[in-house]
Amino acid sequence: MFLKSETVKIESEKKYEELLTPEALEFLEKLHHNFDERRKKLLEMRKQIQQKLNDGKPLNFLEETKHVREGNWTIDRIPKDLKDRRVEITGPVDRKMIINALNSGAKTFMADFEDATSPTWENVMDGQLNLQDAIRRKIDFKASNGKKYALKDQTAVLIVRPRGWHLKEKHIQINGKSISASFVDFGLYFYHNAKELIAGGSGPYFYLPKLENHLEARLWNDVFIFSQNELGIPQGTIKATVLIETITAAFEMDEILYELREHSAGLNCGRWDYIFSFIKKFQNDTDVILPDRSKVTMAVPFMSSYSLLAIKTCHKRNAPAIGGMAAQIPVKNDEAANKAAFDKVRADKEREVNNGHDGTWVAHPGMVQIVKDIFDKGMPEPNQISNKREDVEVTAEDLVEVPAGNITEEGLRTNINVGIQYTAAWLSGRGSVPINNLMEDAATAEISRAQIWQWIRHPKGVLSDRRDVTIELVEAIMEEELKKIKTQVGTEFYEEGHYREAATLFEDLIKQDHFTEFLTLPAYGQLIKGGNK
Ligand SMILES: CC(=O)SCCNC(=O)CCNC(=O)[C@H](O)C(C)(C)COP(=O)(O)OP(=O)(O)OC[C@H]1O[C@@H](n2cnc3c(N)ncnc32)[C@H](O)[C@@H]1OP(=O)(O)O
Ligand SMILES: O=CC(=O)O
Ligand SMILES: [Mg+2]
Repeated sequence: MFLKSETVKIESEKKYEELLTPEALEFLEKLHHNFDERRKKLLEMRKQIQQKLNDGKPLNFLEETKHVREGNWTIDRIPKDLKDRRVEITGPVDRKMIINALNSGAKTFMADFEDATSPTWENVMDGQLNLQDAIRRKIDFKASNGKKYALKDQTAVLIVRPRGWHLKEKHIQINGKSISASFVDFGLYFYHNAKELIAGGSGPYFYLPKLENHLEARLWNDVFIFSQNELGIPQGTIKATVLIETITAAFEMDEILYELREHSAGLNCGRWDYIFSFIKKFQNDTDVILPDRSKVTMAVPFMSSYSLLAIKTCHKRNAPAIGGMAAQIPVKNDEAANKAAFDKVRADKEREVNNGHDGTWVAHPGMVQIVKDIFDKGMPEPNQISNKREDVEVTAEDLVEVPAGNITEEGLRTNINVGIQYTAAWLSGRGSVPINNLMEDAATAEISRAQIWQWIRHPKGVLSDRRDVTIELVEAIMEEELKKIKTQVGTEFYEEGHYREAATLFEDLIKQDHFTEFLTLPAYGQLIKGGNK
């Protein structure tokens, strides 16, 4: 680590000097000085809200913001290149994948520093350089097999998802303290690219992850106002889509849109983190338990209610309501499994378009065309914001309705297996991976972890064959699954692939009575400690 200025220290290499210029670092420092105290207070507030929920206080729509929900306002005009978002592809900020995603035929590409990226210093910094090159159309790539990659003439509109408010970036320290990862990802991208994006007819567009309430949206909005002033860019140029992916945020959708109304590009149903949040927030509630992860689909009442409410709320405010991620990806060398995966995606996306979503997410380029066809058929206009869905009535009770369904040994086993495999990949620097023909990322892995934690402690944590889910049972299955994984991946890869560390971390998280807020918090410590820069 070397000193960059009196207060800012960075750990860096020469190749990042063009990125971490004194001016860019000064901008990050300003974000830190102006907004970090508020960020920390909001994180503290999350803890207080969790405590209230643990004490049995029910969630409800806020009394103090009733005027916002009942007010007659809309968000500002959506820019031309964000009016039609029928298919959005997402992916990590890996160089080859950025090119593939931009070329995929999707309308937009969300380049992800959050759920799909393991935040090694190299992933984060190279990700920024890759995005800079992509915006300037200078990006190319040659794979080890000789295949060459370059941008097509027509590419997807770029949207960037910075890491959430809870994460820190330990490689940049201000006055000896790690800077917020959100400031780094947003700040470097905005500082280096905003003007270039505007000159190219687009703009600095963002997805905002894991917000828990409207005050967190207000903080982002203030960061945007400040940043636009700093660069001399017109206010309202930044556009941000907020992921509704926490149960608390579902009660504040109007308020979140309102806070960001000059900068809003709508909401998105981040279904996987939403399920995780549902388990986490109601961790102490003996009435709340979810069945096997595979049974918590968008068709179960609480998920369906949340997606319908997002559509109704957005459309009332002239905002797009984007659907969520179907985790299926194409299956190689198994025609029947491949067909089943496509059928699932088709059903999910047909439901979304018929309900009124204005677009949706896909995890893989192979899914772009089928989803585009579905939206082309169900949504002939660029969006369906004019479909106000005033018929939709969703109550607080609907949002927290506990779904029926069994917990099975297979479900428990899958959670253990996937949780360990994903954590091992994350500790090896890969934030999204295919496991059992599904896309797995930080959000899906969190569901696996949270379910096991809940099932062990919950009075209804009983398998369909009447066995209690206990720590002992989990340990026994974990041992079996680890053996299976070792056979699958081979001894050499197993030893190098961080599987042991992953299993230990996963087991610790499940055994601790205190529910660790995010798996990625302790995992980040290990990622950095493991020399994984
Ligand atoms: C809950 C949420 O937050 S969802 C949003 C966050 N999660 C994500 O964004 C996950 C995105 N998806 C992915 O990362 C990938 O699809 C994975 C890791 C699941 C699977 O990737 P792979 O194992 O490479 O799949 P596969 O071998 O079928 O890929 C075929 C090609 O498509 C490319 N590809 C696959 N997914 C993507 C993607 N999302 N973006 C761009 N390219 C992709 C691969 O790089 C590969 O390219 P190549 O043929 O030129 O080498
Ligand atoms: O970020 C998306 C999600 O589903 O989580
Ligand atoms: Mg998410």
